[in-house]
Amino acid sequence: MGFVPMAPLLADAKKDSYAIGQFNINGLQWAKAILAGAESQQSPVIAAASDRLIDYLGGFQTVVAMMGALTDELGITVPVVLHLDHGLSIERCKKAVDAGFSSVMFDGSHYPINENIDMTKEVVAYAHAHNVSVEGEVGTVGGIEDGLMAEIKYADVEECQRFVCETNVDALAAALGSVHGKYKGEPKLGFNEMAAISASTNVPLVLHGASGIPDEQLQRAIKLGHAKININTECMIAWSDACRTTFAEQETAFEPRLLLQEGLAMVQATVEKKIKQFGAANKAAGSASLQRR
Ligand SMILES: O=C(O)C[C@@H](O)[C@H](O)C(=O)COP(=O)(O)O
Ligand SMILES: [Zn+2]
Repeated sequence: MGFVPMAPLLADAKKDSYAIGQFNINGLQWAKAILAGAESQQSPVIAAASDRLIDYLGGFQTVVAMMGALTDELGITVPVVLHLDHGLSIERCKKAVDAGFSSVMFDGSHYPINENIDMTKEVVAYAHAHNVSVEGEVGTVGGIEDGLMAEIKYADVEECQRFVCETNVDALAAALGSVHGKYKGEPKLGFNEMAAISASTNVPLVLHGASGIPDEQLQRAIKLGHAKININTECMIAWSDACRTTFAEQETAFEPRLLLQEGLAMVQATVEKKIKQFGAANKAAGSASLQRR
């Protein structure tokens, strides 16, 4: 079974005020847990490989082959988007498109806005020619990425409007106070800026760094146009907590399947919980007929 482009799914979600979860792939068994969780909730799902982990996961083609085979072997019926998360360069986004990803994020947020626009435009032209969706980012999400501390730089409303208009992206990650990884204090999202950006750009918004954000803030963000919400840290914490317990309780065990199964069950449980929280449960039916790549 093929993957579906992200854009039509996000348009449905924005129109009906729910959000589709993006869950990051951390290996084959992890991918199984994501797909099983989405299927059990009958929800569309965005399975994402973060560019910083592509080599660790075996390369672009391995990720495509693994995810394609899993969706077939597991009999997955819900729409699956295979998404490159935080694409590091134009060339790597093109490699992902050529390998068979159905959506890519070009993360140009660390460049001056004009360079971000020019580079994102090039990715959009290439991706759209292959029926692949594109997410872009303005402003920087805080937190640790591969050991580098990224400071929070709020997205500017006018820059976002220019960015969407000139790049023709399908989705916009406008950094408004969220942080990758664990929050040190109470998250404070910029809801006034969010409302202005949503109204002026009129594209589905993407919330990065969503792990640990209180439900009330997530629901406000969905109402203000967030149709894609990224979760990785909450799955990793649930997995690692369960694995630590297993390792402590099964001191003589040495088989990976036994030692990791509780952790993987917690990944699936977290995926299912977030899907319900985002309002995406049972939303697959209407979109299953979407054209697959
Ligand atoms: O870990 C990665 O490389 C991917 C994440 O940055 C993902 O895009 C994301 O935003 C997850 O946020 P978190 O779960 O709040 O850390
Ligand atoms: Zn992110």
